[in-house]
Amino acid sequence: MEDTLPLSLSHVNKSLVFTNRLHMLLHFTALCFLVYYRLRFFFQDPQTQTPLFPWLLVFVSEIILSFLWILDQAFRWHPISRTVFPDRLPQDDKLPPIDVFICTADPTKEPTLDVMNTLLSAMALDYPPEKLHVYVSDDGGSPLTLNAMKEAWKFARWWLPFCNRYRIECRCPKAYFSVSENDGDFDGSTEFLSDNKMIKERYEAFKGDIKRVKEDQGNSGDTTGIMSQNHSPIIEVIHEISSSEMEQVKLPSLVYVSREKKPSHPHHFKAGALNVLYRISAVMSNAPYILVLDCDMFCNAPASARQALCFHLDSKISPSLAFVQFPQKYHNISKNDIYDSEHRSAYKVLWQGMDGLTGPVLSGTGFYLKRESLYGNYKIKDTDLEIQQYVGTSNEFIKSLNQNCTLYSATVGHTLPREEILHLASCNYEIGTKWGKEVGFLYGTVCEDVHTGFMLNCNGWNSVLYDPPQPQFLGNGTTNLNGLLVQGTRWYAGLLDIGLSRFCPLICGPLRMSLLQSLCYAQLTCFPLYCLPLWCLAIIPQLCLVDGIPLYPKVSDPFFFIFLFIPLSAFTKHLVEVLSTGGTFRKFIIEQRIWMIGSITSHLFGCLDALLKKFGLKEASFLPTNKVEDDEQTRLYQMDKYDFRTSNMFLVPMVSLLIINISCFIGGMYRVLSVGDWDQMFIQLFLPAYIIVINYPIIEGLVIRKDVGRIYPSAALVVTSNILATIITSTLYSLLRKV
Ligand SMILES: O=c1ccn([C@@H]2O[C@H](COP(=O)(O)OP(=O)(O)O[C@H]3O[C@H](CO)[C@@H](O)[C@H](O)[C@H]3O)[C@@H](O)[C@H]2O)c(=O)[nH]1
Ligand SMILES: [Mn+2]
Repeated sequence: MEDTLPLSLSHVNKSLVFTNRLHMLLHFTALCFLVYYRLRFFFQDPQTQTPLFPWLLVFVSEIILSFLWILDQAFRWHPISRTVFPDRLPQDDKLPPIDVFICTADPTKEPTLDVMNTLLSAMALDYPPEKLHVYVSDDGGSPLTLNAMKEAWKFARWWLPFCNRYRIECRCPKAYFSVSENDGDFDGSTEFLSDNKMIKERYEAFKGDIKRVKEDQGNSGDTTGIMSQNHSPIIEVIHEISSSEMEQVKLPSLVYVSREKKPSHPHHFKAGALNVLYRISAVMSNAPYILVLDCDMFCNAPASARQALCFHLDSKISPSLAFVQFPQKYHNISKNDIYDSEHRSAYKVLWQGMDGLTGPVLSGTGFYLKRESLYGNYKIKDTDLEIQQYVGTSNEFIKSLNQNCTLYSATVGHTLPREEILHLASCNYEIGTKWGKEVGFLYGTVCEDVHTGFMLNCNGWNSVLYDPPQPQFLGNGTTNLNGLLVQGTRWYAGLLDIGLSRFCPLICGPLRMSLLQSLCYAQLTCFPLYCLPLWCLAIIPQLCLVDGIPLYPKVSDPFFFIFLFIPLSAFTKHLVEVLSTGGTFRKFIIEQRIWMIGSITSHLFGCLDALLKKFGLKEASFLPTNKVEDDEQTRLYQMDKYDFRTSNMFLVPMVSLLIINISCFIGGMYRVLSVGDWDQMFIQLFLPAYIIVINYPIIEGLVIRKDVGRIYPSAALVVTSNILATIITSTLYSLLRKV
């Protein structure tokens, strides 16, 4: 029976595929006409009025936008969705072990209680506990995390049986207790009510314990910041504390790992942390599958392990399957989500599109990875020396490579020499090996996830996206402007890093994977380049409007239709996608705005960071996002009010460009009214008007709002924005007619 029934099915939405392709055809045809129109300029009578310089800038911007649009179409070529049948999985005793990796880096930005909640939710996955091994990497090297884990372990002894007995769906205690009414089959039964009360009290006590641990730490003068950059490896298996209070409960094993840190030694951020867990877990439990979680992404439902195995154990899919990715979803998203923190497009459109090709990109968290897939091609190494140069000198680790470990793997805590484990977590272990280059998570960019996923694809591995009706993982979305732009700058720097490296998807992609799949990766790594056309189109047509230089066809010109059709077609497609993925018209406007704000700020700074790094002028940095809840920030976000408390570095470009657009619009309107060439200047009038309307909240924040989140018109901001606007306008204005 099990042999005949599939564990999973994939579905193609034929009408979506058809409309997508039809849209591509129409839009592409229009783009060809646009290029023809622009090129015709060069063969025109040299006496024509329009100067070359602005024309060329606008044309180049249009070319870049068209190029990015073409890359974007690969995602829309063949989107699919999937269903799984976990009931058809083998019996529990035949299921493979799973290792869970959780990364945390900084207890001040990543509240310990939240990390423990993630940990507890992972321990409580619906999976045989003896087959689950949870490893926590603490880059903060903080005793607070270690001690909190010991408390979490004690609480888990109550929490896990409670979840199992009452078949609790949400097994993250914090999320469970934050919902006042718990809907379950047992709701109302007196037994459940008393147990629920008991577990709630225990959770409160657990919270108190963590608070106490934190205070103790504070009193003992712990200097986490300095410590975290310089310490020897700390590895501890959290042991069973024998207690007569309750019957022996089977719990997944729990291991604390804080790798060695030296200030002089590059530690490669999250990728480095994951690689240490990779090695430690290989010699301890060596499960064939690994679930990777960020510390802020808890398991919202316990079913993900079995769902993922529906792909990993499917003999048709599994030989080339590297990982099953669940979409990132967030628990703190408001109705209108004014920052597009949920990244709707990525997780509801793009990933589905890649899933229909070779598979979604690795997204950092919420994925079940096949351990073997990140070992590179160690199998073709013949001699011991070759293997040692590949994966390092640990004999135990090398043994683990060959161990055909699918069932009853070694249990944590077996008699492994401690030296060996510490060696695997030391700074020197990777020196002279292929870790980070061919083995494990790859180094060289702060977007280790995209890079690693891309190389897996290059090496012939596939991936699968599974987006179940009930979100299996929920993270902490960045719901403030500063966080969003800082995170964006990091991502775009990391993505462009990959684009500028020898792994550029456009060059090494098509040789090693399908063309469409490499276009998808190219789109991701070229995404930061949006800053170029957006900066240009926010300035040049506007200045030309004031100066009376036409850059677009007249309303009466047949080509006007092309320039009308292209934005209309792009906006309509975007709007339809927003509406069909559960969004509203308002969400569409918000996404347009965030795209503009992001492009002129974080994309730009990301590109600059990547370039500076390329020329060795700057080192990569990975500032973890702040996960501490800020009530004021949350209040503003929930009220759909932007929180503009961010650095001037981000505010100045936004404000300067708005100043340029508003003044050019007014000046241009005045000129058009007096000269009467409105049909010639129609598009150039429309553009600043659109930019102003979409970005109205910035104007509101600057001149109307009085609350804390407004743009505080400090002298520095006002002066710098005006100076920047003046420099841009005067320099470009003088160049407009010269060339
Ligand atoms: O030196 C470091 C830095 C970060 N982290 C951990 O990495 C995770 C992700 O960091 P976060 O600050 O939450 O960054 P985000 O921008 O939210 O992360 C997204 O982007 C990252 C790539 O930039 C991916 O690694 C993540 O999975 C993805 O969720 C967290 O658990 C951190 O504790 C480390 O372990 N060591
Ligand atoms: Mn995060």
